[in-house]
Amino acid sequence: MSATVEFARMNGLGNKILVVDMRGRPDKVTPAAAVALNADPQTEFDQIMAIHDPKADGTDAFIDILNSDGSKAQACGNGTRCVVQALAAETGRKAFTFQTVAGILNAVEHEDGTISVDMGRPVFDWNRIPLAEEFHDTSRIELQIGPIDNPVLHSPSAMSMGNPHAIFWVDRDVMSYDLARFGPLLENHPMFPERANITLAQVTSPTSVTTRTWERGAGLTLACGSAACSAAVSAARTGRTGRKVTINVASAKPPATLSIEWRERDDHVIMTGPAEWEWSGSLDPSTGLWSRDDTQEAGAR
Ligand SMILES: N[C@H](CCC[C@H](N)C(=O)O)C(=O)O
Repeated sequence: MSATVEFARMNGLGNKILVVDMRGRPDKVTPAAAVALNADPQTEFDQIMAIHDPKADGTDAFIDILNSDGSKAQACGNGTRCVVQALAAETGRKAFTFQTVAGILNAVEHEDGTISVDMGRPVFDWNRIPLAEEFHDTSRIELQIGPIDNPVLHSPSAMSMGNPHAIFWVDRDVMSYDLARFGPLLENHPMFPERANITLAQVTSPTSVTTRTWERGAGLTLACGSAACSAAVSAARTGRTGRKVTINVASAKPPATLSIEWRERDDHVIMTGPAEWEWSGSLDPSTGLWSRDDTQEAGAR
């Protein structure tokens, strides 16, 4: 077995993704390789999407998702669009079915190059998000940060989109909050036994919402697809918008949007947006040593 595999550096609205081709091999991208790749400015990433051979009938691939701290994620919306674009370019096919630890995902590339991913049904049960305390209504849980009588952030919606999310609704610009300071405290709050992705969301029109996310295991990112899905669901669930919204991902440069529909007929959340290839190379999935295809320059180590 060769020591190296092909990978592509891609992004989904600025969310930094490495798509790694692990097909035909029994091994996995190791947490040590993830940490080493993230430590290099040229390969630093938010998620690795490792494409493995399918494990279940009717699926095209099993996708293993790693955060930049080496931890596993169950879902990654922006990364899934990147995988679709990579496999569509390779095979000419337009529709794919993937398996992740969180279940089955269907995705399709449209004529205009945008990609829709069926992210499945949101989960609201407190013990399946999971939360540490029982809440009958997770659309607004008791949790706050800042002074007790004047909290900076409070009463988030909690849910799982395959991975755990907390959505804090705010009424001023999401960029005006010190998310780099509050993010880690909330990600690791005892309320979230498996930690959580933390999103600030502001309704900007009856059909649009702006979000900014601190990701579990990755920190401040330019965009987070599953958080955008969670914000859309939370907005509809709390009567702030209808079930179809545009999410402006505040940190994306240039500013960018995702279309999210929480479908009435089956409760599934459909996310539509772009993916972008940047460059390709090969890497050693056990150490993270890499080289770039076009120049064959060795990585920093
Ligand atoms: N960037 C991803 C989400 C990563 C989630 C991950 N940080 C976790 O759940 O641990 C997205 O586009 O959906």
